[in-house]
Amino acid sequence: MKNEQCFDFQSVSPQMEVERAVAELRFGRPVIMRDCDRRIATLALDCVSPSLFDQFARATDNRHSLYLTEERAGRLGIGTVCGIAVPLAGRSFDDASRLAYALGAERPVLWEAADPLVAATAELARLALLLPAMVAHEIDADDNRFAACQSLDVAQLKASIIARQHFQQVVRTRVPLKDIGDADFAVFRGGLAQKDQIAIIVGNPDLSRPVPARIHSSCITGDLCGSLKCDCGDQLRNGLAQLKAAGGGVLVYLDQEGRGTGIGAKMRAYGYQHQGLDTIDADAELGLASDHRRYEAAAAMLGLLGISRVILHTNNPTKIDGLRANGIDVAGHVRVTGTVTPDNVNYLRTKTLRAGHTLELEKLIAAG
Ligand SMILES: Nc1nc2c(ncn2[C@@H]2O[C@H](COP(=O)(O)OP(=O)(O)OP(=O)(O)O)[C@@H](O)[C@H]2O)c(=O)[nH]1
Ligand SMILES: [Zn+2]
Repeated sequence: MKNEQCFDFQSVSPQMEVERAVAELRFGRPVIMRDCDRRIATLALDCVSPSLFDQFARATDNRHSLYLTEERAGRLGIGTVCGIAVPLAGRSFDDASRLAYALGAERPVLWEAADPLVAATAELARLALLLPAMVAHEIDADDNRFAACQSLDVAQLKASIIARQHFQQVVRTRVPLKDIGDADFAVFRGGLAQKDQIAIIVGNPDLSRPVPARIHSSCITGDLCGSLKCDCGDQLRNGLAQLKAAGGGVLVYLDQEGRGTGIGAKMRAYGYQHQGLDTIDADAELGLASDHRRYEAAAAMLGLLGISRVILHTNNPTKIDGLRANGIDVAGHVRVTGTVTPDNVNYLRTKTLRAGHTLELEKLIAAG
C-alpha cells in the first residue's frame, strides 16, 4: 500500500514567511510589511546598491524615508522610543548611508517619530544580520509596483517567534580535543534564521545534578584567530578546561557573532572603536542595542541533552537571566576569565561598568 501521508504544500508557516523575507532583504530586494490596513515597502540600506536605491526612490515618487532605530536617533541627538523616519527626497545613497551609520553625521532637520509597523521592518533586518536602517514607504493597496515582492504580515513576524524554541539534534559524535580529551559534538538544527549550532559535551557529566555549563557566543576574531581585542578565545579554552576540571559539562556554542549582530556589524563597530568609541556606543552608532542575544536556543539545546539544571560558567548576569527566563534552573555560577591585554582592557572595563559583568578587572590587571 502506498504511503498515505499527506504533505500540505499549500500552506506556509509564519516562520517560513519570515525566513523568506529575510532572504529577500539579504538579496537586496524590497519586502512589504503589512498589518490589517497598511503596507510598507522596505529595503535594508545595508544591502542595496546605489542603483537599486535610486530605483526605489523613483518607484515611490521620492516620497520614501529612512527609518533609524531609537539607538541611532539617540546618537544623532534625537530621543524617541520607536525610532525616527527621515524624508529622503533629494538625498543620495551616500547621503542616506551617512545618516544611517556614519560617525559624526549631522542631526537631520526634518524627521518624525516612526510608528511600530515601520519599526518592525528593522526587526527583519536584525534577523538578516543587516544594519537596522530601512528605506521605507507606505504604499496603497492598489499599488502594484511592488507586486512581485515578498509580503509579510506583522502578525506573522510575531507568530514566528515560537520557532526560536524549536530545535532537533541532527548528529552527535566524538571529537578528541587538545588538553581536554574526549568530547562529544552534538549538532542542533532549528530556530529562526539561524545556522546549525553545537553543544560540546566534555567527559560524562552527571545529569542528575546541576551540570557545569558554559553558553559561549561565537567570536570568529577571538575564538578562531586569537584576537587580542576581546577575551573570547581565552574564555572558550578556559571554559572547556573548567568543565573538565568540574568532572564534565557542556559548552553550548551559539551562532551569536558580535553579540547577535553578525560579523559585518561587529567589524564596522571595531572601526568606530579604533576611533575612540567604546563597544556599546560603537554599536549604538550603527543603530544597534547593547546586546541582541537571546537564549531560547541555548535552553532548547540543553533541554534536548536532558539538562534542566546548570552551574553556569560566565561573568554575564544577562546570560543567567536569559536561561532562567527560558526554563533552565541556574543553581549557581562560576567566573570564566581570560588575559587582560592593552588591546582588550577598555572592552573589559566597558563590560564591567556598562553591561554589569562580574569581572574583578582590577584584580585581573594586577595578576597579569
Ligand atoms: N558587537 C560587538 N560584539 C563583540 C565585540 N567584542 C566581542 N564581541 C562579541 O561578544 C560576544 C562575547 O561572547 P561571550 O564571551 O560568550 O559573552 P560575554 O557577554 O562576554 O559573557 P561571558 O563570557 O559568559 O562572561 C561574542 O559574540 C563576540 O563576537 C564588540 O566590540 N562589539
Ligand atoms: Zn571576542
